[in-house]
Amino acid sequence: MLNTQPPPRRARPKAARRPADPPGLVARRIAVEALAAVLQRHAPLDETLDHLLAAATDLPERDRALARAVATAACRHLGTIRATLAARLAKGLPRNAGALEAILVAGAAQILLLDVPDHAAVDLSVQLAKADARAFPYAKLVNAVLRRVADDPTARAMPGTPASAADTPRWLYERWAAAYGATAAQAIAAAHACEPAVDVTVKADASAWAERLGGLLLPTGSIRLRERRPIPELPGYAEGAWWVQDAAAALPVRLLSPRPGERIADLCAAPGGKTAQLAAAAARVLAVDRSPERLARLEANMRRLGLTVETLAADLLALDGEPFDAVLLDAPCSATGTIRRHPDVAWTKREADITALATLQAKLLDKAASLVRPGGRLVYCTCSLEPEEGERQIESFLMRTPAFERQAVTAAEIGGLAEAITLHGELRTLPCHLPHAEPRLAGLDGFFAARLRRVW
Ligand SMILES: C[S@@+](CC[C@H](N)C(=O)[O-])C[C@H]1O[C@@H](n2cnc3c(N)ncnc32)[C@H](O)[C@@H]1O
Repeated sequence: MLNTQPPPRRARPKAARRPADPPGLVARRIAVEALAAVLQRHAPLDETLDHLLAAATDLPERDRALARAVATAACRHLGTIRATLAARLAKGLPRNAGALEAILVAGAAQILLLDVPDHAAVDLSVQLAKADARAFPYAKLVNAVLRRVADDPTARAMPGTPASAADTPRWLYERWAAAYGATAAQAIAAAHACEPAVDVTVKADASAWAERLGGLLLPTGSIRLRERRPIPELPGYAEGAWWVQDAAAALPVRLLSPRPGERIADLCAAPGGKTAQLAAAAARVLAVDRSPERLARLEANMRRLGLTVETLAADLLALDGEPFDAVLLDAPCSATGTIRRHPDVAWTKREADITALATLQAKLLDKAASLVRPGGRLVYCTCSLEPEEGERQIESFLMRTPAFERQAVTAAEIGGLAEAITLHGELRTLPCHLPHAEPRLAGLDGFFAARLRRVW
């Protein structure tokens, strides 16, 4: 156990006077800044990293990858890393210590989870503490705590204990246990322990592309890539034959079953994974999104894929006009179903966010329903594991909107994944579904989708 009393304040941080940063420091600094944003401001990790890395124009690709790897591993195993550090901090973490927690967590993540030399992880963490005015008094503490982590074989036993709930905030874990049972909650937490392989959706010829990409053709029709190569280098990317999309995220459009020539509105469309599926099925698509920046990404994606859609930057709540044959509402949500791919979500979301999002989703759903023609279809979906954003949303919608009825999903439509169909015939995928002997190749994002029909 180490004492966390700050030593007396001394001179200004030394790092500011260095003529040049030592190798690897900038990558660690970016990882720590991104992690501090997650821990202190609940900022999304990927966006923060994108922003920081865009500013570091001359940073080599290897260091960019390292910054991402450190911050992501730290978020994925934050609960366990915090416990490991707490066991070595006699008085807990000092308050008002700037980026100290992020520095310690990033340092421990490097030692415990990544293939970097311990001395580099420790020394560079100490330098980052010295460069942070508030963490500066604790530089010696950083050195001592991280050395203890590095030298202690029991701390090193941490990785490889995937079935742990320790890396899930308690409130989330309890919610999943209440919704899906204790065994499923444990399996969901275990599925989050491993970074999953990338899935792609193809325009056509899934089995030929699976072979060309050396991927696994999933029963749902998506391809799971075995290789870890930069996406733009893979065959078919430049020619627009496929796009990256989690296998579960590809299911809502399969449920909508778009037909050639149908007028379909994709109401929360960007960055366009589902829009591309609709357009590839030759539907006439209106892609709506409130965010012009995200819609610009959607347009760029459609250009690469050679797909044509109409786009509209607008708040869906203000939308009006001729009703559509079919409507897809992929509503903004807490995204707790995507923790495998975005482990920061577990730490940036609060229970109050779920309540606020559920209120917004109900309004969006009412509006989406008003845009469906009689006899038309509506698919509502979210990438959340929280029933308020899924099952309960549809339950209350149907009670207040008798013009709609559920159209049950069948296992045959989703590659025989019968365990992903609820008693009401809705889709509910869990991260522990679709098991595979190799953990990287197992699992799905947690998605909810309901298919509704407007009866009159
Ligand atoms: C879950 S994401 C959509 C992902 C997208 N469907 C896909 O498959 O790539 C939700 C989107 O809803 C948009 N959004 C949120 N509120 C909205 C509103 N009131 N009107 C229109 N778009 C909205 C967000 O900008 C965000 O792009």
